[in-house]
Amino acid sequence: MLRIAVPNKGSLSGPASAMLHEAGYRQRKESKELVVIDPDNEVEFFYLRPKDIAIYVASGKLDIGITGRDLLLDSGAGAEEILALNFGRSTFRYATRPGTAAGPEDFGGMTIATSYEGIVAKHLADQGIDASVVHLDGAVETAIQLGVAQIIADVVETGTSLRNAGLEVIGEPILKSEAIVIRRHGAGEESPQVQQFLRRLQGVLVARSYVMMDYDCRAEHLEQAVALTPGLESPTVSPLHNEGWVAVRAMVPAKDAQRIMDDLYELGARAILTTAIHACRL
Ligand SMILES: Nc1ncnc2c1ncn2[C@@H]1O[C@H](COP(=O)(O)OP(=O)(O)OP(=O)(O)O)[C@@H](O)[C@H]1O
Ligand SMILES: O=P(O)(O)OC[C@H]1O[C@H](OP(=O)(O)OP(=O)(O)O)[C@H](O)[C@@H]1O
Ligand SMILES: [Mg+2]
Repeated sequence: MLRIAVPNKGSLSGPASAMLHEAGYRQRKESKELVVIDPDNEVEFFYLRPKDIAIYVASGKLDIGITGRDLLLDSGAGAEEILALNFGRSTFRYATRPGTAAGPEDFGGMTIATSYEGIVAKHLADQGIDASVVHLDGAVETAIQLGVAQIIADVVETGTSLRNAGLEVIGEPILKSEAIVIRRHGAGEESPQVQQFLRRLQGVLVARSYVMMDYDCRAEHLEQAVALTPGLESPTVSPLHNEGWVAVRAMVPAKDAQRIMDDLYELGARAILTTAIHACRL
């Protein structure tokens, strides 16, 4: 049985379960369930605090886990990223009241409040900055108003929390994060079960970001049309009953689909359709 850690709360929890459900795995029906067995797929899911997942995976007690890249780095645990999942995106940044500091170079002697002590301590050490770090569990933005710190380092998604607290980001982003799949560091070649799990998630990623495009075009325009829709491997081209015409089928990035349809139409292609992909194995 493959043992997989899944976030039980917070920003990653819902999207992670939704992705696993889309990949055909059984997921918990209510948030109090801590373990779910999926006998058909021979997988056991453990719902754990996202911050703890890297520690469990590094210990080798669980095979793989879904967590945030920032949480993995902060933990310092012996685990490594094997697949990025394209949700839970955020940046990790310093912020302060206007006029306090222009960037990390001004932090000497100041106190920085954060829930991600591991990332901040390492970043300061790498830059040779002598500042103190105070650990807070959340609502870090308020630490400045209450005088516990002059600087904060926190997750920024929309920036609303910072704006509401009258703070502004300073310096370059410390890192960019998203949800990832992790495994124990140096675990060797992935088992066939892990490989199958990763293929399923990759299938969801592709199904979410591509559409299938079909169209008819004149044979003499085929090369130009195929340049617009190269597909992942190569498009399928079939003859039409109408001589001199072909039907083309290729996967295209969903975000580009409308522009590609316009360009194909300009080229003389007709009956241009897109359909959603529900599942896929590359
Ligand atoms: N708006 C956001 N707030 C916090 N974390 C976010 C946000 N968007 C994405 N994330 C990512 O979610 C992970 C943090 O999840 P975690 O559950 O620890 O905190 P949370 O979502 O703030 O939940 P809570 O504070 O309610 O426990 C990190 O990988 C972080 O980058
Ligand atoms: O840029 P934004 O879209 O505002 O998102 C980022 C904010 O969301 C999270 O806080 P959360 O609401 O989880 O509260 P917490 O600080 O108690 O964790 C995070 O710690 C930031 O404060
Ligand atoms: Mg939070």
